[in-house]
Amino acid sequence: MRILVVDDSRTITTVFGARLVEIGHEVVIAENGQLAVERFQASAPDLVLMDIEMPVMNGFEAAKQIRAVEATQEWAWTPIIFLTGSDTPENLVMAIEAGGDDFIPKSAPEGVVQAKMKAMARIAGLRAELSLANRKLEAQASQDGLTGLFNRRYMDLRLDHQWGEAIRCGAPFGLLMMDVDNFKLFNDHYGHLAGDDCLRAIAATLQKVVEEVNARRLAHDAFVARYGGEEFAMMLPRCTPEALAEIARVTVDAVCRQGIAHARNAEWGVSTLSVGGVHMSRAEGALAQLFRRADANLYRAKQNGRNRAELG
Ligand SMILES: Nc1nc2c(ncn2[C@@H]2O[C@H](COP(=O)(O)OP(=O)(O)OP(=O)(O)O)[C@@H](O)[C@H]2O)c(=O)[nH]1
Repeated sequence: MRILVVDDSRTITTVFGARLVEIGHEVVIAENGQLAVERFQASAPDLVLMDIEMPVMNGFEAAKQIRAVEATQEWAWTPIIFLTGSDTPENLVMAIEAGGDDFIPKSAPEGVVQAKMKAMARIAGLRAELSLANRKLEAQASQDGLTGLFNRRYMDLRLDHQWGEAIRCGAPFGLLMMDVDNFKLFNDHYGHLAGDDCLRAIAATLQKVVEEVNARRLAHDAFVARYGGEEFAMMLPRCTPEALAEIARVTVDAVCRQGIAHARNAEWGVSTLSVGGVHMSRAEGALAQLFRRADANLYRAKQNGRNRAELG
C-alpha cells in the first residue's frame, strides 16, 4: 500500500515510516495537516496515518478537507487512522466526526498497528472493487448493446441538459438524424446477423466522425447515439450552419466510402446513409420541434434519392 504518514515529529515519521517500509509499504510523509491535504491529492495514497495535534493545520481539519476532496469524486474513500498520544473518549469522538475511521495510540504495539492497517486496506479494496463494478454498470446502462454507441435513454438525458444550457445561453444548436438506406433489403439479402455487423460498422464510422468534430471544435461536446433500429442521431451544440453542412456531407461520404457491400442498394452497391439536418442559430422552444424538423429533412433526403443530406 502507499501510506501517507502525517506527523510534525520527525522522530515519529522516521520511526513509523521505517517500520512501514520494512513490511513492504511505500511511505509518503507530510509534516502538518495542510501538507497532508496537498500530498493526499498529489500521491493518492491507499491509507492515511495522521497525528491530531500539529502546527498550521491539525489532523481533524486535514481529515475534513481530505473528505471534501474525495466528495468531488464519486465512490472515492481512503481510510484515515489517527495516531495520537492521548486516546481519550473525546478524541475518539472528534476523530470519527472529522471523517476518520479509526484511532491508534502511538504507543500501540506493532502487531496492533499492522492489524488495523490490514483491516482498513481490506475495506478500501472492497470499496474500490465496488466502485469499479458501479462504473461498469453505469457505462452499460448508457450504452446500446449492439453498437456500443450511447443509447436512446442516455441521449435523452444528455440532450435535455445540453438543450437547456443552449437555451439559457442563446447558443446555436445542430442536430443530424441519420437512417441507413434500404436496410430491410440488406437484411433480406444478407441475413439479420450480417445486418447487425453492418450497423456496428456504420456506428463505428459515426463515432469517428463525432470524435473528429470535437477534436476540430466544430461543435462543443458533440455526441452520437443510436436513436433506434437503423436510425442514429448526432447532437452538435454550438456548431455553425457551415459546420453542420460539412459534418453532414462528411458523414454521408464516410459511410459510402466504407464500402459495406449492399447489392440491393440502388446503383451504389454499398451501404449508404440518408441524413436530415437542422440548425438553430439560437436554441429556443421544444426539443421535439427540432426532431420533427430533422425528421422532415430526413424524409426529403429519402425522397430525393437517398445517400445524401438535406438540411434546413
Ligand atoms: N439486423 C438488424 N436489423 C434491424 C435492426 N433494427 C432494425 N432493423 C431492421 O431495419 C429495417 C428498416 O427497414 P425500413 O424502416 O423499411 O427502412 P429501409 O429498408 O432502411 O428503407 P429506407 O429507410 O426507406 O431507406 C427493418 O427491416 C428492421 O427489421 C437491428 O438491430 N439489426
